[in-house]
Amino acid sequence: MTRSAVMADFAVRVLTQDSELRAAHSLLRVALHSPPMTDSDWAATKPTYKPDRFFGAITTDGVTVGSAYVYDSEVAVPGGKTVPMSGLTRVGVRADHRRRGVLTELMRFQFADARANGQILSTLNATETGIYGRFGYGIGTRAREMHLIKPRLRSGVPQSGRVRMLSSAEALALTAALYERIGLYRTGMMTRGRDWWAVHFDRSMREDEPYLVAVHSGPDGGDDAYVIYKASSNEDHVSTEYGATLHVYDLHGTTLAARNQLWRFLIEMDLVNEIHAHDRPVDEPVELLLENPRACITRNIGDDAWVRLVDVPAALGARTYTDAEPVAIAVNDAFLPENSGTYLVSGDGVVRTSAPADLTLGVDTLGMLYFGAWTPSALAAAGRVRVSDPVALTRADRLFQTDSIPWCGTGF
Ligand SMILES: CC(=O)SCCNC(=O)CCNC(=O)[C@H](O)C(C)(C)COP(=O)(O)OP(=O)(O)OC[C@H]1O[C@@H](n2cnc3c(N)ncnc32)[C@H](O)[C@@H]1OP(=O)(O)O
Repeated sequence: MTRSAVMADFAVRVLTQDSELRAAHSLLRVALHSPPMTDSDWAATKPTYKPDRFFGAITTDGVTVGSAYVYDSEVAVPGGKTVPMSGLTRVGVRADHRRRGVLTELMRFQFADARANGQILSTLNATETGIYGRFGYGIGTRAREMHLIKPRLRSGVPQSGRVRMLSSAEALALTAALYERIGLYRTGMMTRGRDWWAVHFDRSMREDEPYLVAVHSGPDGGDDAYVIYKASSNEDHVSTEYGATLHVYDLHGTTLAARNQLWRFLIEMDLVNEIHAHDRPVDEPVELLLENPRACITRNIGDDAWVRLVDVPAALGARTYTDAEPVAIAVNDAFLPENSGTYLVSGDGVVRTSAPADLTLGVDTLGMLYFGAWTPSALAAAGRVRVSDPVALTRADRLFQTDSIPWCGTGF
């Protein structure tokens, strides 16, 4: 691929020099209103950048005005296949260079990079919901934030296996490998590279308040689930009872039964008033574990991964469809026009067609349909799908139906 895309007074390219990486990282921190970076911050951060994955917009005077980083990953699509995906993150444009097309060029560059790497999907977590639709992203998975307030475990919940807490050194050595071994057990989940773990786990493990990690091993003795959490003590004692809040950052397991054992571990912990979990599947049945199910409060169901089909025919062809009569779907993609066209989708797969379209939608809306988070009917009722044949809309609901609610569950 081209390693630079020249615009009026800046060019986007892969960052390679230490000084460039540092400048882009500093810019990002300021863009996100974090405190300025110190030398020790940079020393800790620099190794978390994988070579060639940090892109910058540099002016002709050599000033860094934009940044974007990508995680090379794989994502589970409906039907069970895993496909190459690019996870876009650390997007920032210097405040004095905004609304001049810097992000637009970073986007062009990262899509070209993804295509060159065979990454047929791109996903991201958005700081604001108004930014990414124009670049072809839609809300492709959703997540639930829940608070458990004084939860009590139901007596009939089965118990199996054993939970053990890891030391920090064990957690650093074992957790990433365990995530990999557990695998992508739900549509929308993604693999995590070394660079992801470096930023989102390893650094915190070396700081003053490291994560706590507990692992479940099944009846056969093999590790099959883990939870990463922290406890914050309640400083504001109104009562004489001590009670901490547990913050759950990551909880995965090969089976629901194994994951439930970790919920049991958390719920039964002494001196805990509340458990807050920030990014969980919307249908995770934690309430079923409780004698007082109303103690599990959904604080928010919000956007999890924003999804963009970078290569529409390849991405449509990678997932499966429920058996139904074909539907001709016209896709408009203004940003990557080679994707625009009409696709005949059926239980047998997807082909381009010259037949008239039954449904017409933007590629951002296709990103909302792709993992099954939303139905074509719901999107049509919201004005996101133009319907030429109402019967085809019902068929499309069936075609795109998935057997589980998608969830990414990896923040980045
Ligand atoms: C995946 C992640 O990393 S999320 C992190 C995103 N980063 C941030 O939120 C940090 C703070 N914000 C920023 O750094 C910048 O404002 C950015 C990155 C959001 C936008 O960068 P810019 O270079 O200003 O964007 P650019 O000039 O290419 O704008 C392209 C279009 O998007 C629109 N746009 C840009 N930002 C926003 C926004 N926050 N809300 C709504 N529309 C926006 C522009 O108006 C423009 O529209 P137009 O094509 O109709 O004229």
